[in-house]
Amino acid sequence: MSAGAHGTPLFQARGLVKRFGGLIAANDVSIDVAPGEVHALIGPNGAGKSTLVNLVSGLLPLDAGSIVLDGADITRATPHARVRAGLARCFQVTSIFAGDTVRDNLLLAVQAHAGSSFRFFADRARESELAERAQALARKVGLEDALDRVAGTLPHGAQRKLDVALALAARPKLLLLDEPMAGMGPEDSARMVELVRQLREETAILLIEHDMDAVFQLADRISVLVYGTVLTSGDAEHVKGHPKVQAVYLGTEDTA
Ligand SMILES: Nc1ncnc2c1ncn2[C@@H]1O[C@H](COP(=O)(O)OP(=O)(O)OP(=O)(O)O)[C@@H](O)[C@H]1O
Repeated sequence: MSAGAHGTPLFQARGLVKRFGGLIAANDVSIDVAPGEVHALIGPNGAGKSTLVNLVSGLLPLDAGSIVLDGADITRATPHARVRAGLARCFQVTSIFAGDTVRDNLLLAVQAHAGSSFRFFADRARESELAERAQALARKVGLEDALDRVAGTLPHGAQRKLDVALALAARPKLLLLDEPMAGMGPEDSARMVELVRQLREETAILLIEHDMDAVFQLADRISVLVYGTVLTSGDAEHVKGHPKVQAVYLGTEDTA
């Protein structure tokens, strides 16, 4: 599959540059995601993946470059404005209120994103609609049996799923998944792979992930970042077979 096989990009980052003093953490990085595509970003430690995630989600200001989502220029938009424009990010469970139940976490999230669409509903109708949305999100990520559990007492894998559900509450066009498998055992990882596979039906995904098996299973396209530069982009076969990738990255990983 060629890079252009997915048609017009939904998300387009062009020529992103970020310097920290004399260090260039993002050096003219261009990356796009087509509708329905899972585009994975991999690279060795210090390659600039976190920097890129922070540039895309608006937590770090750019030195140069542009970012367009679904035709809207969000280059200078605040993180909140980016979420409103359709870009949601998973924050590695830091967005979870650990002392609240799964249900209350989800209710808060759907409420926050309900916006003006509920203006004309009576209070009770609004409440039941929100409760239904919260329940639907729990179902989507496989947490329907945990709705009344206190979020902080859930196992790690379930907390990651809740984190994904909280991001989905924003009904994103592009979901930024920052190491969703981090700290997971093989069973939880396999479940997360399944979940991400289902999610692609409703949102495009930019996936940053260290777990190579997961990346190779999920990604339509993989971009390899090295020293703040995209070394190459292509499907799993292309990336696995690229001599420079093997030298700088895959050679140190178990890719069997
Ligand atoms: N706030 C900062 N100030 C100065 N240097 C930084 C800052 N953030 C990142 N860097 C540097 O920028 C480079 C890219 O770091 P970044 O964390 O983006 O890489 P990464 O690919 O996410 O690494 P890892 O896989 O280890 O998380 C590194 O050399 C890092 O030391």
